[in-house]
Amino acid sequence: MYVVLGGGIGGLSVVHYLQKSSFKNVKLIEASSRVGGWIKTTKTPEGFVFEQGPRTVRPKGVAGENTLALIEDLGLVNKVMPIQYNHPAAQNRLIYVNKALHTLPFNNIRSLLVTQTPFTKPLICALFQDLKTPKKLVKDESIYDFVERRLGKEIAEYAVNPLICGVCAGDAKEISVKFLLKSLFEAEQTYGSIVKGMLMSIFKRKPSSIFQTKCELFKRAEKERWSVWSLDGGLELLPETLRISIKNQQADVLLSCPCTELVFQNGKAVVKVSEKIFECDHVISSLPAKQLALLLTKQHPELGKELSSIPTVSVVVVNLQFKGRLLKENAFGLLVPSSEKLPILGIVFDTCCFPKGDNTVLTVMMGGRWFDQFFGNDPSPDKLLSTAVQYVHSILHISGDPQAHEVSLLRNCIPQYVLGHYERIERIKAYVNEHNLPLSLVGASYDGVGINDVILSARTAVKNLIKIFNDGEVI
Ligand SMILES: Cc1cc2nc3c(=O)[nH]c(=O)nc-3n(C[C@H](O)[C@H](O)[C@H](O)COP(=O)(O)OP(=O)(O)OC[C@H]3O[C@@H](n4cnc5c(N)ncnc54)[C@H](O)[C@@H]3O)c2cc1C
Ligand SMILES: C=CC1=C(C)c2cc3[nH]c(cc4nc(cc5[nH]c(cc1n2)c(C)c5CCC(=O)O)C(CCC(=O)O)=C4C)c(C)c3C=C
Repeated sequence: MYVVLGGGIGGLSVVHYLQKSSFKNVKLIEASSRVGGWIKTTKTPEGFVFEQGPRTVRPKGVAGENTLALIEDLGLVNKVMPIQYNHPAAQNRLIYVNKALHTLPFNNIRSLLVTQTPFTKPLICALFQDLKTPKKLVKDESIYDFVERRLGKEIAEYAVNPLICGVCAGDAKEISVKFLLKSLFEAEQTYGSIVKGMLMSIFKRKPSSIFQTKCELFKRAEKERWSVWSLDGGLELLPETLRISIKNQQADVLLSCPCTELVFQNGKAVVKVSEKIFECDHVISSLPAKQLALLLTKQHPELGKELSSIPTVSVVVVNLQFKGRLLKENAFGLLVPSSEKLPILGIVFDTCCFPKGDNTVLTVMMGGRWFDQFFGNDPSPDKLLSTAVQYVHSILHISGDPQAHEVSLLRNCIPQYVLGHYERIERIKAYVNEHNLPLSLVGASYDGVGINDVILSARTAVKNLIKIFNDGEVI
């Protein structure tokens, strides 16, 4: 028997891939009363979709193709809502600097040649700086330092700093370039410059599809030039459909059952869940690393210490619906560089991507790496709501109260891949191997925070299990 810990998208995908490769005796253990983890959608009584966690998925690369293949497997193709590259939401990235909104100049070649505020030089100057800057051999560096050194302070401050807020709600001065922008890091280490590395990559063979034949939906995404996609009714449809699918194939799904201890003995794993104890051949954990650490630290303190050292940050998500079409800018949303020292990280313009009649739906995201500084220990929902509404008024000039709102405090929701993350993950994997622990690690804490990364990590873990047990069908 296999036990999968955690019913977020990682754990659900593991069960799906186990079943696909003919492992049928699977138990999924989830602490809360629902599946989906951070993927959570609510609907207002008037039918407005409020995403409390992720809202879009990228169709790019091997990981993007893998997720689209899963969507096909689950029969969700008709629910996919793509946003194409030429849509304003894909073209326009706004940042809020010096009390004004600015469009980031990365959407066409012409924009490289002109000076656009808040930048004081055309972007092309940054590319020349990169070509002139000598290569520096480093093991790792913060994304901010790397970009400042090679492309200049303005790109680090106005492009990379907000980008990191919009992917991990973190501080670019702490996040590892080797992990989050691996291709740019390797471009310098191998070719001496980002520009040269990018040019070389045009001639390099792209990684081929992991499928024998390309998935149809991926082919459509390429042909129609999708930038991102979502699901009609909200992204929670994905974990919910997975839950139904795995249950139909006889997986034992235990909800409201937090695992409290994990012990390894005689090549087996003993999983404690409330009063019950399950012995199994292998455990696949999709829990956040800190949660897993709590379960095994008594027996494996060294592993527990490494796992609990992966930092996380908390994000406040405030969904708002206003009557009327109130947005002047047509864009995915706006991001706020941390140098602005505001409690908000950014605002997503939901109804710009997916219009909803004569209404405006926005999502304000706040806190992240700066949560404690701005909100302290236990902020009240009223304070969080009024802060969000205040910035919607001052930045977007939308006055009046929202007709509907939802405030969610997502504690420790996003892991931070800080300097040294790569080496820490290597140490964790080595420990598991050297001690022959029947344990696989899946989920956002390790090899990528995006939904695509998490689903691919699930598939990879199952593929590796097939190798270990020399059993099951190849997926
Ligand atoms: C605000 C926000 C916006 C995001 N936006 C995007 C986006 O636009 N696009 C994108 O691709 N990604 C986005 N992400 C990232 C993505 O949503 C997550 O990385 C992904 O959902 C993580 O999935 P997971 O299965 O690894 O973990 P989780 O979702 O954390 O699932 C882990 C599960 O384990 C359970 N659990 C914990 N402890 C125990 C225990 N002791 N016993 C049993 N169960 C336990 C939890 O209840 C949870 O259900 C966003 C994330 C956040 C927070
Ligand atoms: C423009 C506004 C955005 C805000 C505000 C924002 C907040 C936010 N995002 C995450 C986590 C992720 N976002 C991801 C993708 C993504 N985010 C935005 C914009 C905002 N995010 C866009 C346009 C996209 C699409 C991808 C892109 O074009 O860059 C992802 C997935 C990344 C991947 O590798 O696929 C994650 C993860 C958090 C935690 C957050 C909170 C402030």
